[in-house]
Amino acid sequence: MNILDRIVIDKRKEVDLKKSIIPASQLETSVLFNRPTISLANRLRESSSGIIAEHKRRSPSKAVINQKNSVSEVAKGYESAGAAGMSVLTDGKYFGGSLDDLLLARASVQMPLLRKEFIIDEYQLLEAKAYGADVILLIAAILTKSEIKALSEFAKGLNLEVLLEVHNEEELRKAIMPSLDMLGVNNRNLKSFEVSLETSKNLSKLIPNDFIKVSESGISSTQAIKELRPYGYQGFLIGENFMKTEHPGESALQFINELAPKP
Ligand SMILES: O=C(O)c1ccccc1NCC(=O)[C@H](O)[C@H](O)COP(=O)(O)O
Repeated sequence: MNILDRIVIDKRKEVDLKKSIIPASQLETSVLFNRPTISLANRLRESSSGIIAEHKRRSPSKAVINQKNSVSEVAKGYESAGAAGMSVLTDGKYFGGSLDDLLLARASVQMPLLRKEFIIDEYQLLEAKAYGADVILLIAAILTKSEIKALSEFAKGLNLEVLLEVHNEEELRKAIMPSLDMLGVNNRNLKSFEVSLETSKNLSKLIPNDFIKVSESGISSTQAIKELRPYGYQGFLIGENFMKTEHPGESALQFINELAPKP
């Protein structure tokens, strides 16, 4: 059993419990439920950096990363650094996040927000909308093809964009469908937790050009981005590299400045 299998077992119990306490109809009464969403895909097309900066307190691979900085401080820092969007981990047990983190980020910034979660049920998409997300993540490793189709179409019906994450060729071949906006390749091996940019490089040629390509995990230098761009990547999801520092927003600013072409 890998880490995703364990997370999904817990997630099913969590979602069932939440559904029994807060009915879906109540989520739809949130003032944020009908807000117009902001397109991350468009921001990535226009962005010179392509950085999607993540709020990440801890993780199964690294234990504690940052328990100090507030979500709103991190979100404001990322926005003023010029990030194209922000990813907010909302899983509590393994990542120390929450839906309140998403809500606080929404209240703090105008940039597109990705709800980074282990989504297995439409109920979590209603939550994403109710708490201010613009984009949701679907992980091919934990969903069947028909689940990816149903969840992505449901998300699109809520005007949420969909980032589909894959780890290998088999997942990619199963997942490609028109209801996705962005395809993310995760560089982290879920068994060993090792990261390798080769995963993004190898899978890039199998991703049709109509999807924005996003490389995820283990990106710790601007050199990595310079290496990935020729493979067609326009989005780069970075968590730990910023969050492990005292001021994640300032680290993101320095990183983005370093990427800018020099006159
Ligand atoms: O980060 C982990 O250890 C992890 C383990 C198991 C499933 C997912 C995991 N991370 C979620 C992510 O996708 C990353 O937080 C995201 O890509 C940013 O990665 P990084 O820049 O390496 O923090």
